[in-house]
Amino acid sequence: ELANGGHQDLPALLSFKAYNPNATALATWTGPNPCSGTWFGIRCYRGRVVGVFLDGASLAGAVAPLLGLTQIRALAVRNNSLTGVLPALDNATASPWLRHLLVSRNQLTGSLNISLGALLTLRAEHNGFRGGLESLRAPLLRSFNVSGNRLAGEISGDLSRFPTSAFAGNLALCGTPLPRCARGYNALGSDSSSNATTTSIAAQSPSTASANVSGNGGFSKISLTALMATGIGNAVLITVSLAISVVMFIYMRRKLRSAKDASDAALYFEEEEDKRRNGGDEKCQKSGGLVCFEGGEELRLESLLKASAEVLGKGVSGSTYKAVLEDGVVVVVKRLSVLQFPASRSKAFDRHMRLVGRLRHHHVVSLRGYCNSNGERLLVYDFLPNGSLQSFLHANGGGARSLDWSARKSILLGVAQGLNYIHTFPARPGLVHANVKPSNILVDERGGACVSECGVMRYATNIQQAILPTQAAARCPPDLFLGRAAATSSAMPASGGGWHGYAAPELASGGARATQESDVYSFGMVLLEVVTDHKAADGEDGGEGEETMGMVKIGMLCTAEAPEERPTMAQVLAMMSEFM
Ligand SMILES: Nc1ncnc2c1ncn2[C@@H]1O[C@H](COP(=O)(O)OP(=O)(O)OP(=O)(O)O)[C@@H](O)[C@H]1O
Repeated sequence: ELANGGHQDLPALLSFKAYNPNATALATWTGPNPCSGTWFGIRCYRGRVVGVFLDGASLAGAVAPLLGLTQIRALAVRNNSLTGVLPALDNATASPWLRHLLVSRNQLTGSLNISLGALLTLRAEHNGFRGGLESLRAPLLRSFNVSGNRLAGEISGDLSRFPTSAFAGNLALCGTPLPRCARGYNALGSDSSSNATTTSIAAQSPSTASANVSGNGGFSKISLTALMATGIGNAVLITVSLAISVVMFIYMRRKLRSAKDASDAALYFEEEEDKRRNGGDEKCQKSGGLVCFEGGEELRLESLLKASAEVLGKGVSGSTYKAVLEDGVVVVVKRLSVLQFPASRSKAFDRHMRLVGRLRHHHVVSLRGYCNSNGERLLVYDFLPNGSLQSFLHANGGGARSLDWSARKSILLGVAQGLNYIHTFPARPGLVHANVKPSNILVDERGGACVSECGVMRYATNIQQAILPTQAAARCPPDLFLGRAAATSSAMPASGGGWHGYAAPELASGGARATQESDVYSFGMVLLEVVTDHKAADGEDGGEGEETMGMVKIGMLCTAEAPEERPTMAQVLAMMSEFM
């Protein structure tokens, strides 16, 4: 697929990279071939770039170059700082195969001038898009959201089938499913037959009718009139009630259908990606029982089993090895414990892992593949050579590696971004990490944090085993915890150390499953530990005092006893950004 000595998609990708010369996420975008398998976030099919997945990668600049990729089918650049306009997209100017366009939570402006017959997903919420929706034509749209922009004007035609939430928070949008536009409302108000009906009900209501006729004194007439009036009134009332019920029924059905459409479309997007990554990729099918995900296409079960391995540790969920494959690639293989992950929940586990395998974020360790056969469950992750937060905080022999305040802040911010990405990933029900603790927070070569082992413990049979060892620690209120920070640090086991101390109190009573709220609690405990450990180890200078206090406050909120009182990770990020 090389034309004139260069890959056809290279210029577009390099123009995008030019906006972000120092972006960590694009550091792998080097060399002549974007389809070599080493370019982060790039998905190819038959030698051409068909997908770009760069959610939450701290990227700036314009999105236009990526939309110039002539074969692109899916572009996901949510949660970045992209600016400029979205170019006009139609079958002549953009890839006619573009089916999924996800640009939410950037700073894009201009109008939504899109006319694409194949588009199934358009997620453009929380940007600065202006103008109306009249130049948006995508008849096959199944997942759609433009909320939180500066759009105005009437929602019409096909778009009206999407729920209110798809349009909320705009400057001045109106029309179904939002309230009617002013012009339409007035017209209906003046001539409307429903208004006429209302008037006629009032005129013909039994009480009015009977009051009118009672002065005539004729009993039979009164009762006949009253009866007639009652009859007419009832008939009108019944008709109106029926009409209201029908309208309500149609409205509710449409609402439910739109909601279902939207979530189905999100799942469709995921399934399609999955197919492309697994079924669609011939190499992956030859992986010998290993289900592989983006970036793991070259993995083979056979070569994993032959690899030279080194034990990294053994936790409640299983044993972890560093494996060096024949071609020199280093991966981490987690062999799940049979006791914690019995074969009986195999299908649910499969479904879950396929979802987790789609997570691609700068602050989340990528799952490259997994195997689930004959009771053996292996998970293959990227290897991060810089160790875990656990090793920084509680290294063997007490020789904790030093982390200055800015490194600690950056780690906490990274973990918060990673968790927020996991919690907001389009899945039904929402994803939960379920085992947030320092040994599952790895540090990359640039000192950034990467959250590992997302969702694995959600499928463990006995999370109590992970929690119980020092349950008292989990129940410590944050202030007590603060006071004990230094002692706790040295008392913590050097490797792993289970989830005790980080698990939310509601999980201790048994029966409860980890939730996004319990993830927030665990994050809060990690945060308090990182902050107080710094104070205990290095003290602080004046400039840090305010930030430290800000962080401690966030930690307190996250570790609220009642799950419903804890903030969401998005709120945590917003609070952090106030002083960082
Ligand atoms: N992708 C990775 N790259 C580098 N080191 C890793 C990676 N994944 C895990 N580790 C390290 O390997 C060690 C063992 O990990 P493991 O997950 O088995 O232990 P744990 O987190 O204590 O236990 P568990 O998750 O089962 O409760 C930990 O120190 C962890 O930080």
